[in-house]
Amino acid sequence: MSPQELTEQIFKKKSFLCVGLDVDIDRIPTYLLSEDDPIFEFNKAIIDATHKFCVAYKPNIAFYEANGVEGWQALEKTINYLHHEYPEIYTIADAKRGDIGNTSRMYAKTFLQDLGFDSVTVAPYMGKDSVEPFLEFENRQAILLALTSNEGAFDFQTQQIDGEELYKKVLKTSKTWKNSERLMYVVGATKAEYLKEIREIIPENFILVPGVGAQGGKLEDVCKYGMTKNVGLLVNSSRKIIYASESSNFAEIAGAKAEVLQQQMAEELSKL
Ligand SMILES: O=C(O)c1cc(=O)[nH]c(=O)n1[C@@H]1O[C@H](COP(=O)(O)O)[C@@H](O)[C@H]1O
Repeated sequence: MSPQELTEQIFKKKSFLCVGLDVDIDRIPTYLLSEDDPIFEFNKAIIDATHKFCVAYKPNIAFYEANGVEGWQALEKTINYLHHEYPEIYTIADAKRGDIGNTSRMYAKTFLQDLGFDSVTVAPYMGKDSVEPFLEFENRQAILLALTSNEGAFDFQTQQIDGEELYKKVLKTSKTWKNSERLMYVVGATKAEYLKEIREIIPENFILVPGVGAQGGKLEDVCKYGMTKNVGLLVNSSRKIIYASESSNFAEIAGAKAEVLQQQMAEELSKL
């Protein structure tokens, strides 16, 4: 999907919500464990209940890999389900990959070609040749970690090098890479106030903002500092939506939680 098509979906659904599918087998309702594929059944129910209120889903690959072959199969079934039932939905493989070019090419093939995700999260640490293989696919994007939501972001990302913070160098340098128009960026909601300066460097690109909800980030602050006239934001929430209830009505409650966020987003969009 192109960023333009994603923007159209955002205005149509009055939502820039991304629901994170961080499915921990120990946290899903126990009655699902008797199903052949509990993780997929959980995802299917969550997707059916929340798709009206969001424009994107982000399975975090760690939660699938942790279940071996069965986890990987659940991931494949989930992305296929989204492609067939809700083709208008934007999909993000949250894999945080990046390696020497020859290896990155394999990661890019897996997520963007074989599984057919619209995008994949990528770490910038190994530089240009580790990221460019993810930018070779038309209508696919790489989402580069810029300033992450966790405490450890202050270890390196905000440290100054030659008078400039490392995350700003990442933003500026990445703009010089081949097919850089296919880049999106991650900025944590817990660091929303940084978005003001970040927008001066990347005025147009989409920014994926995780950390609203369980990590304490505020939607209003994210919009205040990060929203552009074309919105340019995807705000992710995972645990606060998918684990809002542990009983048999989990999907219904997840839908209600997603709707609350969607309503807040509709209000922010009405200010544009
Ligand atoms: O790339 C990410 O999505 C990501 C970057 C970041 O800086 N912080 C962050 O929390 N994430 C991911 O976003 C999701 C946040 O989940 P919740 O805190 O449950 O909403 C998890 O899948 C994290 O791995």
